[in-house]
Amino acid sequence: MKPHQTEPPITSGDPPPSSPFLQARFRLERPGFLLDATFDAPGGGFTALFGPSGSGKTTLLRCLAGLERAAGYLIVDGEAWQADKRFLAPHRRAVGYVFQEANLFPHRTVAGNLRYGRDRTRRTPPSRDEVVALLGLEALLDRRPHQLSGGQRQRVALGRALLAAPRLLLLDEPLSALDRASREEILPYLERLRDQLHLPAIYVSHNLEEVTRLSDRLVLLEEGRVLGAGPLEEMTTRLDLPLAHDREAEAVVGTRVAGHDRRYALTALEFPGGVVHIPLLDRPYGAPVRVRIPARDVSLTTEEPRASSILNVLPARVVELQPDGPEAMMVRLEAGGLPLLARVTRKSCDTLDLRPGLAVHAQIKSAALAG
Ligand SMILES: Nc1ncnc2c1ncn2[C@@H]1O[C@H](COP(=O)(O)OP(=O)(O)OP(=O)(O)O)[C@@H](O)[C@H]1O
Repeated sequence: MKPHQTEPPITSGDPPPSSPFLQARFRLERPGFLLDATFDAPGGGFTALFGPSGSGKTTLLRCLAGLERAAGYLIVDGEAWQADKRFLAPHRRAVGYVFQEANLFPHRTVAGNLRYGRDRTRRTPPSRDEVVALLGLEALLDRRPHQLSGGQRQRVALGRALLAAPRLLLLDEPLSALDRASREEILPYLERLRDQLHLPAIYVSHNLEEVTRLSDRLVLLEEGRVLGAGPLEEMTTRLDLPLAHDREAEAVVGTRVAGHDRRYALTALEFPGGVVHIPLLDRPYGAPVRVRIPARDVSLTTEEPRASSILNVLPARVVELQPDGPEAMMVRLEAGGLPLLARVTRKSCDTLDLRPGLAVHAQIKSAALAG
């Protein structure tokens, strides 16, 4: 079952009465493709537009930037960028747009490219030194784009976008043109940007690993429509959405470092559902850490296991079950208010008489750092 969000017909440009930071509704017809999407986003953190190729992610981002003229509305921080007959031209929208390719001015140095961002804005830009430090650009300022790696060019493009003082950052697969090593190099900068700048970003990607590492919220797109939108933890585990039925289905859980056990090279991470252990992690006590818990690595027992080689055992409750292939069931669990997934055989399901509301113990074979 893949329910589409039911939406009222577009009759006017009026936004709904509630007021999240960003509210968008777009309808755009192309031969063989219809974008009909409604979503909102909060005033901080990364919201990922996620979906298969051709689902309309880039088109939606272009609508936000005013590069496509769709029917509908767009309200950002209480200001109508698009509503009824009003349509703010792209250059009047306070967005920083970063594309797959960095598009830097080839004849300008890094410093010159950054200056372009600042010169273009009438709003108060952040301090250049701060942005340079945040993105680690100090040693690159005198270089020209051809003297930079792909990852470095993207960092400069991000810096240039930030220095234009945007109220909204639009990132269109900024890592997709990079090799794995360059992607790994730039991801920590994006995490710092997310955690330190409190600037809302809409991030297009079809790489789930990247999305689970960077995003706080997910808008799932399919054939131009929104299948679902909400916090990452919920979207990856909702059984009515495709992610929970992927071969790599997993829950993403936000935890904090609760301690290190150097003798056994383990780090304990706590979240409201309990404590999980992962291989020793060089992060201080209390540091936030996202972990991925693959559904196939979670097994269930109805009695507390007394002797087991599995370190991570969490008390949980069955919320919902759905068939997942001919031999298995996907079970959505709740542990301390947070969702987990377990993929178990239908036979085990019957043997344990798994049903909604049942108290179980989730044995987690592996939990991995998200990134
Ligand atoms: N300029 C255009 N003119 C006509 N059709 C277009 C144009 N750009 C995109 N499309 C079509 O619109 C649909 C959505 O494309 P879009 O690029 O938004 O998808 P996407 O989810 O970003 O895909 P990808 O992950 O491959 O980049 C596709 O069917 C595409 O072929």
